[in-house]
Amino acid sequence: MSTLTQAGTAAAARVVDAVKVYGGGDTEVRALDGVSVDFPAGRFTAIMGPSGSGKSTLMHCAAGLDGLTSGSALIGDTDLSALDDRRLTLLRRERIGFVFQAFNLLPTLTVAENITLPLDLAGTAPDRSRLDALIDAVGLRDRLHHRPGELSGGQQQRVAVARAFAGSPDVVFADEPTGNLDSRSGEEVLRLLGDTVRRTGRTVVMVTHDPVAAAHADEVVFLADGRLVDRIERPTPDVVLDRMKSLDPRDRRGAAT
Ligand SMILES: Nc1ncnc2c1ncn2[C@@H]1O[C@H](COP(=O)(O)OP(=O)(O)OP(=O)(O)O)[C@@H](O)[C@H]1O
Repeated sequence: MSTLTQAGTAAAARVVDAVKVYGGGDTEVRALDGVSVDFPAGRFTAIMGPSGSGKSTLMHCAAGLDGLTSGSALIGDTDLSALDDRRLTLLRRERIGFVFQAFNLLPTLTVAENITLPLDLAGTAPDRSRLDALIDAVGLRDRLHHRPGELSGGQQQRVAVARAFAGSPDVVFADEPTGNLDSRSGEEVLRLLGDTVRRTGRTVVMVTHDPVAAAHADEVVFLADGRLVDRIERPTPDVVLDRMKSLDPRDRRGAAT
């Protein structure tokens, strides 16, 4: 059982009694083993835990990229399991933004075209002033007509962040967004995510291995063996690192000998 919820705050996304089983028989893996967790609206939440604890699985299921074996995943009040493939695709397009470790920009499109891609796909006219503010926030005004291949990794990830927020999604899911960046570029991307949440009231959920990255969030939720084991508000790198050490099986073995 792992039910830790944030009383009194609306959830932008949540999973309830989430179970995800991969494979069967001898090779069965319970990647999520009864997780209930909410991601409060207007906040930046990090998901941490040892390797294999279920972080990516939780994020993919919460974002409707993968289905749960049992339990439910909701965006706002919409239960994703009630949607057919077409509606799920539309919901992901209109209400969710994604930032991936590998940037996933389209190489043939310019920076400007990559940023407005979600709006173009949805057939929505961009709100020029909001888009302008976003371009200024990510510091890419002088690169708008470049292709991704002409940008540094940090710049490409800032384009990906702008793209993720361009359609005013209910929630942006970021999967190891600093995993391919040096620490300075990573810091810029994390500050950008945090500032965007605080400035615009948007919601970000980020999977990370890095306690310094997690400390940019308002709150960190911890998984271990497919279960939710803790959540810490106003995290610092040291507090997150200590909690991670207590969860990592290698550290637990070390402490026992
Ligand atoms: N497609 C899959 N098929 C079978 N098992 C899977 C699959 N995806 C994940 N798993 C297993 O589910 C468990 C949780 O994996 P998951 O990738 O969610 O963990 P994680 O915490 O994100 O790990 P890491 O930090 O190493 O990326 C692991 O034991 C993993 O091997």
